[in-house]
Amino acid sequence: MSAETVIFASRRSRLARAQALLAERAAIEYDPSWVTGLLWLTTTGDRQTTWSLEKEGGKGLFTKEIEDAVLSGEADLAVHSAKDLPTEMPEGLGLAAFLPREDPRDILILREGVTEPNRIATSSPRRRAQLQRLFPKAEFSEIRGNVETRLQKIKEGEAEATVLASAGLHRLGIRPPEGLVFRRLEVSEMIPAVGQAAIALQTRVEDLEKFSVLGCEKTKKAVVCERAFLRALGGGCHTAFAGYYDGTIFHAFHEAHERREIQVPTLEEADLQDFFAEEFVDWIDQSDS
Ligand SMILES: NCc1[nH]cc(CCC(=O)O)c1CC(=O)O
Repeated sequence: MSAETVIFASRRSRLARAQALLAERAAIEYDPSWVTGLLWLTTTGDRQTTWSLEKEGGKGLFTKEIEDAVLSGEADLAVHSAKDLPTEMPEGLGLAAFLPREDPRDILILREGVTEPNRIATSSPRRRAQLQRLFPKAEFSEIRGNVETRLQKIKEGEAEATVLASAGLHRLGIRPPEGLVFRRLEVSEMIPAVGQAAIALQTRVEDLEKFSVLGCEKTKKAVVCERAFLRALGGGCHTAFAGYYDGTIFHAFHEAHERREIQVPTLEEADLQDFFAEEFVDWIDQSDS
């Protein structure tokens, strides 16, 4: 590890998690003094809290500023939520490692007393499409803002429920506030987003090897597999896609085709995309039309 490493993240909570995990490893394998700078900066996606991600959102909304800092040499290592990372990476950057994945499931946040929500606020097409199957009568509205703001909006009755990732709530140390109930959604009810709950460490290609040793292999295999699926299907954040590899079974969801569970025979990065393209050829054909 080089003597001077500057780390950037878009959220303090992610940075804190990365810092803690890296320090744990550093204690065993490295001299922790290698990190000379820990910074966080706000990305366009974090700032434009009133934008509809569906209408105005573009690829890399939560990652671009940080990627630029690494490319320019201002930072050496970027800490991203794997879920926010587009499958296409800017030239010169790569993913060196993933931190151990946290709980990948989503949490349904309900106003106290509500069991079958009829008005659900979520801006995620993936969540909306899957919730529609769980609650056929529900109507949907968009919601933006940071986690606290969203919880407050549900408390105030803007909707009866919303959904947030367990990992994000956990990193922020948020417990159910008074008046709200948290209900964990099992994978059988709500398939997580590609990369959900995993933190990706991104760096310049020439430094990939240097930082690769920091990562969790099991998480890397799962997320590489999920991203190959996303690439094969060509989906962005506007399509209701979900893909989650639990180490044995790949769980997939597509709005036009509902759910599918398959065994993944190979975890070789080079073969995965072909495998998914072949396996899901019907899905691709239909989503093209
Ligand atoms: N930009 C939204 C975003 N990106 C990553 C997470 C969740 C935490 C994670 O998957 O690491 C969230 C919030 C949410 O979906 O509830």
